[in-house]
Amino acid sequence: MPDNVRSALAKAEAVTDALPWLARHQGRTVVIKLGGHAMVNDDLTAAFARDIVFLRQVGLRPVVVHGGGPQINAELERRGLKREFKGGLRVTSPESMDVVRMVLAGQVQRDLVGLINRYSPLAVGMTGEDANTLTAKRFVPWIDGEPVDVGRVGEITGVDTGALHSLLADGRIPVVSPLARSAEDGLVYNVNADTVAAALATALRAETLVMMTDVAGLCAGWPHSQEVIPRLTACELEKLLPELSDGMVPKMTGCLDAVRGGVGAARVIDGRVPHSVLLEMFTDDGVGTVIVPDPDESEVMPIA
Ligand SMILES: Nc1ncnc2c1ncn2[C@@H]1O[C@H](COP(=O)(O)OP(=O)(O)O)[C@@H](O)[C@H]1O
Ligand SMILES: CC(=O)N[C@@H](CCC(=O)OP(=O)(O)O)C(=O)O
Repeated sequence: MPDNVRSALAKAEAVTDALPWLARHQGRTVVIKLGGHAMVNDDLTAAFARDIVFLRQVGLRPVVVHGGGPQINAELERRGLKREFKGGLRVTSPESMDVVRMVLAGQVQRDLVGLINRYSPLAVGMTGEDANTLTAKRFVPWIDGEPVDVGRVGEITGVDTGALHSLLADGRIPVVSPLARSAEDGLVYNVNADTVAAALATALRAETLVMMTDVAGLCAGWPHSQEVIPRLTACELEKLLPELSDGMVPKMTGCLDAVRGGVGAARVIDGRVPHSVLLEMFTDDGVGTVIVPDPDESEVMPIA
């Protein structure tokens, strides 16, 4: 068989194989978090933008939450400002908050909206501040049994999905920056993007939360081992949480909160693999780690 025919057949097969998945996901909301590390390669980010348009065009309702940790680090460095993380969260001074807001809302979000709109003019950028989509208060995490001051880092206190629902009903793709204003002190807070994605997925009753990052999934025995854990129930993840470090803390806490809050599944996938989001949604060969709700006890209880 000539190569061009073989290649055309493979494409036709891929499309028909996706049919049951397309039917299953019709009209469903999926919240996709694109980590800043997964955005450092322009070709990959462009492929992501195309995939998101594809999801929308085949009938899903994608909502994108973006990160920007490395991009914020670069700008802080350019300005000679310190960068520090505690428990996976950026210690955010009022000075660095200005940089965080400028980079997230003025740079990373704008670039992503522009890329998606190159394929189809559907993306609308917003931050959690818009229409009070997210409200927050100062977050004081407990690390090693002690409260730790991480500055202007926010904990989400409320989600108003009105603006997101309007955009989704209009066929748009919301692209959300992880910032939120406090109703108490009126200040804008830096919220971890994983936390925002989980809160939006829960409030929107999403079918799936997808966290795209720069590792193949949640690994057992990190950093010595890179062995990906393919599947965890919420209970299993809860037991693992105290052993996790760095960026995996907010990511996996978000996954746990989302599935406990009614989201069908949370997936951590490798954003460095082109089209990984399509592989995850439309094939059996999903790679990475999936977190599923605990089995309903009534389903596993023996009948008396
Ligand atoms: N158990 C683990 N499995 C995989 N990665 C881990 C683990 N613990 C910590 N990490 C670190 O978490 C990082 C991903 O989190 P983060 O840097 O916040 O990425 P993102 O920008 O995608 O949110 C990985 O690059 C890795 O260095
Ligand atoms: C409080 C906190 O840590 N906020 C993050 C917000 C951006 C983010 O979460 O970006 P990634 O997804 O690329 O890590 C930060 O300042 O880096």
